[in-house]
Amino acid sequence: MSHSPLQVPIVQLDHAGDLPLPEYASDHASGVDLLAAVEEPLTLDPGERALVPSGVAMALPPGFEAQVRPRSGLAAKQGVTVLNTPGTIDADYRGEIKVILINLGAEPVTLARGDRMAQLVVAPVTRVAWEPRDDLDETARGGGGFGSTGVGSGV
Ligand SMILES: O=c1ccn([C@H]2C[C@H](O)[C@@H](COP(=O)(O)OP(=O)(O)OP(=O)(O)O)O2)c(=O)[nH]1
Ligand SMILES: [Mg+2]
Repeated sequence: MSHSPLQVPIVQLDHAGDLPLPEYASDHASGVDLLAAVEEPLTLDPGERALVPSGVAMALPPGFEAQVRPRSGLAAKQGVTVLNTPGTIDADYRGEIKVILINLGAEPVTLARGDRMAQLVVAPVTRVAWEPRDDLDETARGGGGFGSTGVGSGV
C-alpha cells in the first residue's frame, strides 16, 4: 500500500510569518495540528466559546473532506473541545479554516498565538445519487435501533 501524501494547495492568510504550516506531530499521526492564529492571547471563560482563526485556507481535491477534531490533551487537561466536532471542511471551501472551541471546564483557559488548538484529518468522502423507491429490502434488524439488540433490549 502506498503512503504517498495527498498534495493539497494551502495559503497562509496570516502574514506575520511566525506560524509554521499545520504539521503532523508524529510519523503516522492522523491529523495535522491547527494553530491558533490569534494576535493576542485568547481567554475562554467556563462555558464560553469562540470562533478561532487557523490562519490557513486550502483547496482539497474533490472526493475529500477535512475534519476538525479536538485534541484529547486539551480536553482532558483543560476541558476545551471543538463544539461542532467533527467540523466539516468541504472540498470546495476556500475560506479560512476556523475552529469553534468551547471551554467545558471549570477554569478559564488561555490560548496563546501559535498554540495547537485542534487537529485536522483529511479523509475520503463518498457522495450518493439517490434511487427513490417505494420500499427497501428486508433485513434481520429492520427498523430496530437505539438499543434494540441484546438481552432485554436494554442499553
Ligand atoms: O469547524 C468548521 C466547520 C466549517 N468550516 C468552514 C468550512 C466548511 O466548508 C464551511 C461550511 O461548514 P458547514 O457546512 O459545517 O456549515 P453550515 O452551517 O452548513 O454553513 P454553509 O451553509 O456555509 O455550508 O465552513 C470551518 O472553517 N470550520
Ligand atoms: Mg453546510
